[in-house]
Amino acid sequence: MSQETTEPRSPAGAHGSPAAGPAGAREPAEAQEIVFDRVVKNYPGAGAPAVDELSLTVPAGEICVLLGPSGSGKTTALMMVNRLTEPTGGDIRIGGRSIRDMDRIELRRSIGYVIQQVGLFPHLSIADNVATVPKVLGWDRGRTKQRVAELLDLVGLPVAEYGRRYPAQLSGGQQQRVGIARALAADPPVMLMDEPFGALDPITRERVQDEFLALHERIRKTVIFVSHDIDEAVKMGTRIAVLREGGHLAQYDTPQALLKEPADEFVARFVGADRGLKRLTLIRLADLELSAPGAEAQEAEPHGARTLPSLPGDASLRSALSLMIADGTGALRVTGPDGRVLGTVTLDAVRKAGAA
Ligand SMILES: Nc1ncnc2c1ncn2[C@@H]1O[C@H](COP(=O)(O)OP(=O)(O)OP(=O)(O)O)[C@@H](O)[C@H]1O
Repeated sequence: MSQETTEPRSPAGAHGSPAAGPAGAREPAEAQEIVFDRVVKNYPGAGAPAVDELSLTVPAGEICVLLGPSGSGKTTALMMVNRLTEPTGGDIRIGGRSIRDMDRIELRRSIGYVIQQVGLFPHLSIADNVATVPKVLGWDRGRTKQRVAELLDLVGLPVAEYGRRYPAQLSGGQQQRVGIARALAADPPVMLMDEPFGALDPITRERVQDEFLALHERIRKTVIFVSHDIDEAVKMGTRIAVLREGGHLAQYDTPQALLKEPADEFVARFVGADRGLKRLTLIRLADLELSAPGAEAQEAEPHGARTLPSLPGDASLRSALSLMIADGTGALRVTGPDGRVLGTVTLDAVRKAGAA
């Protein structure tokens, strides 16, 4: 491996994040489009490029997941956006401006950066960790305090309860949420996340993923998210860029399109033989046309001896299929938020929706 020194993968806090205007948190920064334009990275001494002619556009406010096997150039592609490593060819533009024309410090202040090894400062309280960037930016105490409280609230760790604790006094998932709060401190329009939830146990991971998606609904940053896990990519991404060895883009599509029509054998193998099932996770029961309560149940349960199982409308078709198999029924009832039965769904309807 070559000896090029890339800067350490320090979290956003160490470099700072952005330039919220004088109004600070009250006027969230607009998300910005990110364009990779035939981007190349050759590490000195390496036989082949780590990233080769990568071109893709991440629309403002979307979450693009870079997905691929180990060594396919995901982290390299990500670190070129905030110039932790410099591209050898091509260009990256954020909001229409080439990153080459931006001062590196200014650039990093406009980008939140979250990594797997959260990188909280162990000797600083949670509040002080989140305040790192505002302090670097010279915000006054009142504004910093208000922003820290706002952000810790946003990630579900109220400052009154958690602000004075130290990182070691938080669970892994809570620490990761602090890492996200810190990356958001100065309201950057762009977030880079490198396997941010990779170190969490599966249950915590799922919860933090859900929390981040809910947060993203509110803050609408443009996010580039590195993962090697197809399930995570399908869940988190509005678009997925599948990279193969050598940093070649194999496919760039929505999760639905990727699962329905993998571009080639490599992508098909990578997304897995159960891609049909994975697609079912993307469709909610409420998205289907439901039969009137009772009508299909009759057909599915000729003896009418049992009540059909039920699921809420926001459950996925995969959960529905799983429940029908476990329960041995050919249909289930779909309930609304108030628990009222909205209608029924049959196995056949699930099958048809999955094949559509
Ligand atoms: N600083 C470096 N110097 C030389 N080669 C490097 C350097 N960093 C990465 N590489 C090489 O570039 C290629 C892409 O590495 P990169 O870390 O971007 O891949 P990745 O897809 O993120 O992998 P992983 O999923 O294992 O983190 C690999 O072959 C790697 O060995």
